[in-house]
Amino acid sequence: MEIFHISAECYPVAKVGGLADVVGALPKYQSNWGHELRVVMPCYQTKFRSENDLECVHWGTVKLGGFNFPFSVLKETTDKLGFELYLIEIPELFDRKEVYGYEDDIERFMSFQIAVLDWVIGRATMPDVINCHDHHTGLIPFMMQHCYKYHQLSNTPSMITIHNGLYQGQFSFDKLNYFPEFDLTHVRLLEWDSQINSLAVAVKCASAVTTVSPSYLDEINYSANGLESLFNLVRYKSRGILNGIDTQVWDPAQDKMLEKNYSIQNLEKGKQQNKEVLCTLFNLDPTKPLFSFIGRLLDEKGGDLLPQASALAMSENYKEINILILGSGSRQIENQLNSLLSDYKGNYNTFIGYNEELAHLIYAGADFLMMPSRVEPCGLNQMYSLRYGTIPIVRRTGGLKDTVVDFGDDGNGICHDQSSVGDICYSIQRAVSLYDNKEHLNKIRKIGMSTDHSWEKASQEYIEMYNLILNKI
Ligand SMILES: Nc1ncnc2c1ncn2[C@@H]1O[C@H](COP(=O)(O)OP(=O)(O)O[C@H]2O[C@H](CO)[C@@H](O)[C@H](O)[C@H]2O)[C@@H](O)[C@H]1O
Repeated sequence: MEIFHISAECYPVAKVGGLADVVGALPKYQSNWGHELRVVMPCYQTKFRSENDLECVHWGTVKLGGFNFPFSVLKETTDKLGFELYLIEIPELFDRKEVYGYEDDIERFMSFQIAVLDWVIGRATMPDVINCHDHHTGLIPFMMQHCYKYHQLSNTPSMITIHNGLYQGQFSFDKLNYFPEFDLTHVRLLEWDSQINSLAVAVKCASAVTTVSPSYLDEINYSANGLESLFNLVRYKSRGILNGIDTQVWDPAQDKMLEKNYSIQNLEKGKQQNKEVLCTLFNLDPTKPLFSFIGRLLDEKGGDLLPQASALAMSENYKEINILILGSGSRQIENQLNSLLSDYKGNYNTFIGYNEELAHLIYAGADFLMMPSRVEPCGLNQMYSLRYGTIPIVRRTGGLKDTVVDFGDDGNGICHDQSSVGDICYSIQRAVSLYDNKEHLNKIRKIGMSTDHSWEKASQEYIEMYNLILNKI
């Protein structure tokens, strides 16, 4: 089967968050099953772009309303990522450092989607399946079916995978002329709440909808930033498939970003050595339990609760715990977190920004990883921390509910029900007691380390879904 994944991010090419991890790993595992995998994404101004050999396989011009943007399709020549990688280069719109956050993001991603389809229809054969990811690629299923110039793709099945339904890519009908010509009787497919809503369009038009965990699929039926009723309507073609992790990239025994590699056999010593390096770097006390957070500092991740929860936990356990926060996002949360630095010197620190290497070192060196998310479609951090013997402390929601079970129920982590300062602090208290009982602590660490979260099984579930929409089942 020839499968195309269309995405705004893919690790190691360009990463903002978990979307990149999934699109960098899932196709690799799918190609192990004998399928032909292509990943298509925009060509940003990244280190990957400048350090790799790319060959131009196609060029053309995207017509977007009254604008014309020349584009080329660049193929990575070695296929070293385990799949064919194609970068859509539209210099005027994507030759920039950041992936998102520009005023013309609508024009950028609309042009990207048009360029992808312009190129695909010029190839000798059509793909068997097109798997779109999140709202940046959500207009593709509509354009394949209804834009005259893509008629060769009108019978090709498409699937939308929702990594985060909070972001929907809405824009005004003033930009309707950006679409290549289509039969206007279908215009209602574009509309949700009086706007063009890219995610809603994909959900309506794709042959199948997947979410990145089964629990998240249940949740979006009653909480999906305005799309609840739509998700109810399409339940018949939806499935929740729990993300896996790339066990080659995330392997404490081989991870080059660690100070000391380790496995389940020498986990205590291995973790301690990484912890010591981390504590030296951040002026923390390696003899005390280390609690961390890695991620975007936003309300959806419970980031707004971290300053108060950290302050309370630090004062309740004066000099008995360490907290280290790695992340960026809301300026207000960043400032609040930094304002605690002087009060808890020696036991508390932050790194405001994005740092892949540091994230790996934290997964290895921390004792507990906090994820007080209000919304978590799947969450990868808890699976990385389990693999590195770090105990996740999670709020029971979405994929966190599907992957972490409280140690009180013979599970692999610590769970709480509310995204609240009280629940976080209570969990920290339980973790401190657990830390004092090394035998119990190591038992739980080992449960986490021996669980298989690889993409092996989930990549098959995606193939099953493709077969379903190809009517092969
Ligand atoms: N400051 C920083 N420095 C270094 N690394 C950082 C970092 N901030 C985040 N990361 C890394 O980014 C990734 C975050 O992945 P998540 O899945 O937890 O969340 P995200 O919300 O981005 O993804 C969305 O998509 C994924 C994939 O489907 C879902 O799991 C998730 O629930 C959904 O919200 C991890 O690899 C983490 O280590």
